[in-house]
Amino acid sequence: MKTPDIRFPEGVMARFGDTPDQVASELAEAVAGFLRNRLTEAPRASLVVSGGSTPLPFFEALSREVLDWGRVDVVLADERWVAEDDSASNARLVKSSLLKNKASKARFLSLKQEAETPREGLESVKSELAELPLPLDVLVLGMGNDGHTASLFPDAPELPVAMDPECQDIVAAMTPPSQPQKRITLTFPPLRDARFTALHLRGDDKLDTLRQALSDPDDVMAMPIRGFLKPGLQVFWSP
Ligand SMILES: O=C(O)[C@H](O)[C@@H](O)[C@H](O)[C@H](O)COP(=O)(O)O
Repeated sequence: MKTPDIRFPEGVMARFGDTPDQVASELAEAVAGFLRNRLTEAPRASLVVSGGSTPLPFFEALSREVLDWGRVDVVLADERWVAEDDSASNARLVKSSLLKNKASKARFLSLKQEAETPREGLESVKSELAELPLPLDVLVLGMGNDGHTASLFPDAPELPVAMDPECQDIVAAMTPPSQPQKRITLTFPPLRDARFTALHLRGDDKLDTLRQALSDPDDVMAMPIRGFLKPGLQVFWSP
């Protein structure tokens, strides 16, 4: 495959694969390797993943990796505020495609709570995440073509608070008009500080969006993904 024409900042590593399955397997191996290593140093490890359509083959491949999953906490980077039986639920996606096979032993910490809205549910989500050690260990982000990542949407009125590098809250309720559901998201600081961060993308449209993000890296509010395009990031892309 011809390597895509895109220039990343110093320290950002890119892996371009021929097929989604090849990239998904490479990402699963990299994530599993980091988790195994982390578990030699700490009693537990955290794995933060994103929803959407891109991660599916990655989740399937990761679910088959051999590691001490009983000591891994799986958390979503964001969630749509819908019941778990709703097809839009990221928890439903993760439970059906990742938390099975070897990974069935992992502990899942849910961002979706009983409250009617994410704002009303924030305190119970914070309680659910209270025992999650920071910094996060592994973070796998996706990206929308508006430059959002997790549920850090450019059109969300709450974005200035959630993207604030000094934000004191680990989670935020988001109400982006562009989205059919209210959202809850991890905020910028815990996502920024993850020990291992991968950006998992598929399709030429996502490369074009990334080029646009790279063209004006400081305007984070216009394209929140810009806050993550820094040394240490590993980009995994396939056509
Ligand atoms: O809940 C979500 O939808 C995700 O967390 C979101 O940030 C996703 O990663 C991007 O929207 C890309 O989604 P696709 O992989 O479907 O393009």
